[in-house]
Amino acid sequence: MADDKKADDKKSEKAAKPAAPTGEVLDRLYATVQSRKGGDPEASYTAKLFSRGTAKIAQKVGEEAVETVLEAVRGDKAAMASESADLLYHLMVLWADAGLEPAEVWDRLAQREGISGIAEKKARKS
Ligand SMILES: N=c1c2ncn([C@@H]3O[C@H](COP(=O)(O)OP(=O)(O)OP(=O)(O)O)[C@@H](O)[C@H]3O)c2ncn1[C@@H]1O[C@H](COP(=O)(O)O)[C@@H](O)[C@H]1O
Repeated sequence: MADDKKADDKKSEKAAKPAAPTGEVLDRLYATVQSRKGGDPEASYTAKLFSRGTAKIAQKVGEEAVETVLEAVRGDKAAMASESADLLYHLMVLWADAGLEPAEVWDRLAQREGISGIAEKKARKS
């Protein structure tokens, strides 16, 4: 029974995948990450990360960020894409661990659309 459910979950994760991935992949990834909470650390890397706690998850985000910027400086675009994916995945785990929904971050980004970063910084100073 439990195995049937797992197989169904895997099928629906795959079925939702569009031909050409877009940013929506992040929402699906977050849902998958959430579903691993309280899961078996032997069967799921995400469940293992949750079981290791906030400090370990935060450390992984830091490591993946450093690996991403190192590839950027080296100029290896393919490696940078892989490291960026690792970074976004671990960031999603950090958000889920903190109870932060991606929609809150998408909202912040949407609010900033059309506002120059330079103008915003000047407004902060005055
Ligand atoms: N996107 C990812 C993803 N990106 C990277 N990783 C894993 O992140 C790990 C990073 O490896 P590292 O060597 O840096 O880390 P480590 O050796 O495990 O950790 P430490 O040595 O630092 O303790 C690898 O095991 C990668 O497989 C990911 N694991 C899972 N996902 C997604 O999460 C879903 C659920 O995965 P599970 O939770 O494993 O079922 C998957 O279907 C994917 O969509």
